[in-house]
Amino acid sequence: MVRDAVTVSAPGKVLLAGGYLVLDREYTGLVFGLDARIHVTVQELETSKGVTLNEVVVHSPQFEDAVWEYGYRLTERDGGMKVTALRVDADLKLNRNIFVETTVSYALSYIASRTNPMISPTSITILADNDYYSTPADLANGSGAAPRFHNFGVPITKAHKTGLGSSAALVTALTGALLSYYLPKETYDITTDLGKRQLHNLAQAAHCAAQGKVGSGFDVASAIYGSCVYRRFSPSILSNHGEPGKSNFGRQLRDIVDGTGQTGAWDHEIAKQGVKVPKGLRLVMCDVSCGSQTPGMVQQVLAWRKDNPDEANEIWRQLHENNTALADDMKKAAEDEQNQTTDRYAKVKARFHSIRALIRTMSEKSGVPIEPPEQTKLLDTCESVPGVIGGVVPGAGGYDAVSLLIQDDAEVVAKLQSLLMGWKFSSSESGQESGGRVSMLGVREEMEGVRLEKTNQYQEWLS
Ligand SMILES: Nc1ncnc2c1ncn2[C@@H]1O[C@H](COP(=O)(O)OP(=O)(O)O)[C@@H](O)[C@H]1O
Ligand SMILES: C[C@@](O)(CCOP(=O)(O)OP(=O)(O)O)CC(=O)O
Repeated sequence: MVRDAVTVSAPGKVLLAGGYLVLDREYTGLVFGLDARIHVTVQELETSKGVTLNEVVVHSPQFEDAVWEYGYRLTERDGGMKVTALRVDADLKLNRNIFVETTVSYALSYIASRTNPMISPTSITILADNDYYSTPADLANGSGAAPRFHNFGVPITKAHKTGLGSSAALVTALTGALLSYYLPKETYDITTDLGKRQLHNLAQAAHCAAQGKVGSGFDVASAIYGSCVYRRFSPSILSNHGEPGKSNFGRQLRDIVDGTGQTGAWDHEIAKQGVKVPKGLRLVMCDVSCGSQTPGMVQQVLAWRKDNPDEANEIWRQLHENNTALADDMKKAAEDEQNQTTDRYAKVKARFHSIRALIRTMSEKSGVPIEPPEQTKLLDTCESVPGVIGGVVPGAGGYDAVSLLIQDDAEVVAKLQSLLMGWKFSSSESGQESGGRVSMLGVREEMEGVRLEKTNQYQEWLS
């Protein structure tokens, strides 16, 4: 049976408020989807006449050596679909793509547990919008012909990520595309609430397994639902299952995704109505080319909180109050369209300041550079540009990025760009030999999450 090709895309993310707090179900995170997407097309794999191998071939044509080939087989004792990397010889051993491999295995296991479809061989193409990786200067400043999907000319492990959450968007788009390709619409429909819930649960399971840890999942949630206020799921839902090939994995995964097992129903919360960006404003993301090690920072902050619960909980309480109020104040400003006075955004501005002050306290007390002095200097300077409402170090903070809420005005963007162009971190603060630089990405917030796309627009990049 020849199936129609399917393409699904999912957005990147920025956790504007709620870093660290969102790891705890007591608190929420304010997460924005971004208009940089990862697009995944699944289509029939053309095999030689008369030869049918159980094969999935995955291409990521923007990178060198980015072809991953897998064999798959349904395992005994309901172990789900075991996926094996093919042609991984001695030299190519390092060229595994754990996120792709795990997602293919999880998605095919779930598909096999839902119906008994013939899992025919497929060819999969991954395309990432250019802003996921630092691009050469001529692309970034708009000179030169910028192709829709830039060829980065390096292996994916050498590309400089800009921190928009490529793995979560990839896992979500790949899972959504596989489910939509193999399952009949009566069984799975990505456009419905149920379809999104199933995709969310399956993508969270695959992403955690590939990462080797259960994080808060805000990145996968926003890849599916777009901008929202997110309350995490209980980590126990994903802490006790086996892996593909182990007996009962098929049943366990189906129970997890459908919320029917011992761990029960999922308890994450997505509030989409809680998030609005006032008309005439936009978010911008600035990539700081130093980079921080998020896992190390998370461990240190959590260890400090454990050792100092009273002090930490008071900061958490105040931060949460301000994070929630930031979302409310942005929403109120968005709805107060009559108010064109200059103080329309006064409350939003004040919230950014309170949040930053609390993050700095958190940094000092925990000894973790969440908003380090160099980032304070950068944010303060950005905030002094007329038309900039406020800014923060997003997510886990550190030297990775800054996010700004600004007036959506070409003049404001140009002023910021020229300020950032000359910006240089001193090497002593950033820990880098040459000192880091900052660049403004072309992305902005996006309300919509995962979506089906028309495959013909990607034709020239498909294998
Ligand atoms: N365009 C892509 N093609 C293939 N794999 C990708 C792509 N983008 C991301 N990935 C996978 O996701 C991994 C990056 O994930 P991670 O280090 O968690 O970064 P991020 O913070 O961007 O999610 C890559 O090593 C690769 O396995
Ligand atoms: C600390 C956190 O709450 C937020 C981290 O957000 P980032 O956006 O910094 O994450 P990475 O994309 O992994 O670098 C951890 C979590 O919620 O899982």
